[in-house]
Amino acid sequence: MSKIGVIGAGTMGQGIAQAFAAAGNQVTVCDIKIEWAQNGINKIGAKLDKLVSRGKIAEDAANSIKANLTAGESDYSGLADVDFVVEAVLEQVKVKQDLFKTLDGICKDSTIFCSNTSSLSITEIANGVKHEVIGMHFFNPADRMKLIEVIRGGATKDETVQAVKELSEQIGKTPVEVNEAPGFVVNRILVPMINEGVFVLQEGVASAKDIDTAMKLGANHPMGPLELGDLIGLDIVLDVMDVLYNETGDSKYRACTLLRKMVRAGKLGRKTGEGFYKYN
Ligand SMILES: NC(=O)c1ccc[n+]([C@@H]2O[C@H](COP(=O)([O-])OP(=O)(O)OC[C@H]3O[C@@H](n4cnc5c(N)ncnc54)[C@H](O)[C@@H]3O)[C@@H](O)[C@H]2O)c1
Repeated sequence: MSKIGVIGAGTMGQGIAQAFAAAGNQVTVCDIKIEWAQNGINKIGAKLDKLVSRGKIAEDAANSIKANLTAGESDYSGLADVDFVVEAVLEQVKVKQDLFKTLDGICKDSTIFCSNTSSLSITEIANGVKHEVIGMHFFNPADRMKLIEVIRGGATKDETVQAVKELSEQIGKTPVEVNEAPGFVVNRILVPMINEGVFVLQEGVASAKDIDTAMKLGANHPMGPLELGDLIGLDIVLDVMDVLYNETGDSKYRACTLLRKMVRAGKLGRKTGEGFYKYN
């Protein structure tokens, strides 16, 4: 079992903390304020209570997951002896770099710093950081999705890759090793497909519902591209397209204008109540 620090108690941080705690690791969760970290832990607890009441998980198991979660002070003083830190804070290079530089002065020398970034360069995040830095890219919902993309930065050592692959397996996930590249593997393939679905809609080829039905029944996808875009968040879909386009300069990654218009109109999908579909 390892001691883990999870920084950022939002959507991803909660799922990541839960995944580590469920596998018996001791997890300290930090955020900008300790109350926010505690709030994230409370949300994990509420989710577990719901699973217990539906008979999906035993009460003992839920209690031991809860017992493995602690809220840490926002000065990260509780992370001095953790083996791994996984950050899931704002998707900005400077924020992640500054965080890791602060942790350089707090964590023991052997601590491995992992970033859950969906699109940023690990090499750039690691620039000026003394500890080993690597990408550990979870998928949403992180407590349930099985894949972890383990991303090497320019200076990542082989033994660091190995340690993070073993950690991924210890929590019941399947790691795939990925070299640094825009969008890594999953987002490089998945997000342009969603963008293409939006082009098909914009060109009037078919209705949103028929595009989704076509891909579900014709390609055996569990969700159609437009409903999946609504679930991920259309702002995130647009961000990934822009990263792919800006990093490569390749026009095949240009974002569909309808996607950009919807984001500008605040129609971001499920989280705002409207995207390609309406939600209550
Ligand atoms: N949402 C997804 O589907 C998804 C999937 C994979 C990876 N990611 C990546 O995970 C990261 C977090 O995404 P999210 O969706 O959980 O975001 P979120 O907005 O739900 O949560 C971010 C959390 O980080 C905290 N935070 C921000 N700056 C901080 C700082 N300097 N120090 C400590 N805490 C700070 C915020 O208070 C918030 O609680 C991003 O890098 C994102 O690209 C997101």
